[in-house]
Amino acid sequence: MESRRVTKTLEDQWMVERQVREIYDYFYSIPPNSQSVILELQRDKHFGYLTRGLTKLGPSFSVLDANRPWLCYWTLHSIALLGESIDAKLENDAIDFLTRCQDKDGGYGGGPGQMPHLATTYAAVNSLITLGGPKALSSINREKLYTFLLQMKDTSGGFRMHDGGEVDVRACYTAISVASILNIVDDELIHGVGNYILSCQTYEGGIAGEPGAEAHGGYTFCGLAAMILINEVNRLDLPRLIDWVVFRQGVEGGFQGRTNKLVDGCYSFWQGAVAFLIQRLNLVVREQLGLSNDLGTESADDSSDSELSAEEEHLEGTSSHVQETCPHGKEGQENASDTIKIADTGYEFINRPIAMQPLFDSLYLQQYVLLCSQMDGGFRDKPGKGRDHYHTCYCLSGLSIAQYSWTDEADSPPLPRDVFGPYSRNLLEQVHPLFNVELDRYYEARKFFSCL
Ligand SMILES: CC(C)=CCC/C(C)=C/CC/C(C)=C/COP(=O)(O)OP(=O)(O)O
Ligand SMILES: [Zn+2]
Repeated sequence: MESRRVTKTLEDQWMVERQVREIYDYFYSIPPNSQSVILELQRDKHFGYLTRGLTKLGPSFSVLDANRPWLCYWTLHSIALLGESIDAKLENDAIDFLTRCQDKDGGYGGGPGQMPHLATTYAAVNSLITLGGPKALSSINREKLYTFLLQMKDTSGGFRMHDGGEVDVRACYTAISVASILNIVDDELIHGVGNYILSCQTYEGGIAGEPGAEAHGGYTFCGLAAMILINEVNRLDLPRLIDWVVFRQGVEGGFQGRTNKLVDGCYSFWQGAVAFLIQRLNLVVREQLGLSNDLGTESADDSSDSELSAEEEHLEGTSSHVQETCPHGKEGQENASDTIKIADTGYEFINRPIAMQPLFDSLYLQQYVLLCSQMDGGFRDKPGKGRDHYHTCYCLSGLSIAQYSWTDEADSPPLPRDVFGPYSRNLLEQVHPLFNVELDRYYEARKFFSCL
């Protein structure tokens, strides 16, 4: 049985390598100005494909399936990354539709009247944050959502995807992600989550969906991001995780999701974001490797002795941050307790200095996404496959991660040399790597929810 899987994987691998090589051979054989044209992000075509996808939800958003908040998220997030926006009518339809997916007892289902589910709750919350503005943000019933999250908590410390559903790392991430971004995270929600995720880190170093299963990029992103959000990332074996993730970038430039499997454009985000997050964990990694965290003469010389870096403060649990002005004039709650401090880990994290170079070849990943995944409107897994909104969302998210992987500070644009293809045409908006929402939309939501 197992040998059949390996044989099939090898045949498939050779086929993908051949198809990708043909694309690259052609690309390298043409003059530079024609190369530049081929590398262009087809913004208008992507925007058209995405808005058609969103409109397909119908005038009253009535298509029947259990994935509609996901379709909203994939399309709206992709549109935000392109720096585009949708018209007011479509925006209102989307807010109304998502409101109808919200369960009266909290959480969001796959469609109106469907049982609430953590995955669609994450998709709906991220969609509403991406839409932004008071109408979208205030439509989320945070009190009821908190109750729903508590109901999904399992005795193992993990979360269930839905009432009676499976407990896995996805559920832990989606629950913690929405609780954190909505500023409703507390000790009761967090309790035992770290133990559960830790039990899913495998001998390879990546993280599996559940204990005893195989390490996979999707779950590794979920596990790592959740551990950072609950401030327990130092419990993971990070050197082993690095060993695992650095070998997931294939000869084609794209990432594979797991050992001996094929590259796929969507892992540009799942694995690319894992590498991006680890770049900001330099001090924890050094500590685990038994290396000194005395960062050397250059940093000691230009900062005062008593001053801790943002990452050191985080490690020491002394982190505080500048409170942004609250638009409603109320005090933020950040300084109230340690728990509230955890609620802002997502903000503190992106403002950390990065002292580690990217753990993957960021230009080569962009090459894979642009030449092998990009289609005439939308993105695909690999050559030979069709486009879809899921791959469009995660190819664009991964492209953004790769473009910004050399920038030292959140909010600063990448250098032209770090963006593959024509700079002004290809440069995307930045994502918040822990939530995968566009960074400015994240800031807006943070300000809005810190005042409630
Ligand atoms: C936030 C959220 C809900 C995250 C989900 C994360 C995610 C993408 C998990 C992957 C699930 C999985 C085991 C796919 C394997 O599919 P496969 O066997 O078809 O693909 P492969 O050959 O590439 O492993
Ligand atoms: Zn995929």
